[in-house]
Amino acid sequence: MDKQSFFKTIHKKLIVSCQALENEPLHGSDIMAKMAQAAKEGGAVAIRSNSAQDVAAIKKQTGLPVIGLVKRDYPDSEVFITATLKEVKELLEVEPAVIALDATIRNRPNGETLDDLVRYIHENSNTLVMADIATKKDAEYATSCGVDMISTTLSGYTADSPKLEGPDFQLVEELCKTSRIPVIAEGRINTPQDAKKMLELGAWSIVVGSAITRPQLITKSFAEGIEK
Ligand SMILES: CC(=O)N[C@H](C=O)[C@@H](O)[C@H](O)[C@H](O)COP(=O)(O)O
Repeated sequence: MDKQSFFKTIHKKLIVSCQALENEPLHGSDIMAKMAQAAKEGGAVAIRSNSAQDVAAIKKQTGLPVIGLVKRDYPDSEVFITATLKEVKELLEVEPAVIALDATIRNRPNGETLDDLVRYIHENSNTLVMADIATKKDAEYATSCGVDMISTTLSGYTADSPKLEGPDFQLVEELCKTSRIPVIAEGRINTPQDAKKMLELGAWSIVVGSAITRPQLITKSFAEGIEK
């Protein structure tokens, strides 16, 4: 899918993140493919997913554009979302529409740089790059490295971003006023009202994960809600 078509497809629409890591009850590519199918039937226009295997299974099942990433921990860095060229190459094998990668100003493992990873993806594929950021400074840095879009995925998960219970509306609002590339709102969007508000603030599109695809967390919110 070319860049223009991708941005047209997702504009003001819902992207659903279908991820279950090894320690989560729904782990497995067949389960994630079914979860993605359910998201598609509910109106998702694209899927965000973890690992080359899940990306391939979800593409095959749904035919939707997939934003792929690989979460992997490295001992010498806090960066864990598509941290190095190794993860980029794994993803390119299954040709996702987009690769999402950590685009914070933090140091990557092995001394690798965002600049190099973005260039590698653009020079070797038609895959677009989604920059997962936490702050305005990250967004500026990512944009200067040539990413195609910014997502607020990491706000609340780095030392220099606020630990909010809900979504970071303020960051999205600020970025939408200044960014010259599309801003995707992501992270703790837990209700349709949150999602709508993000679009009103100027987000190009929104990504919702846990509130739709992590039943253990949805159940917890009910279980705790009735105790209050
Ligand atoms: C911080 C981090 O690792 N975020 C991950 C990024 O891919 C996913 O675990 C989230 O589910 C995704 O960003 C969607 O956010 P939420 O599940 O809050 O709607």
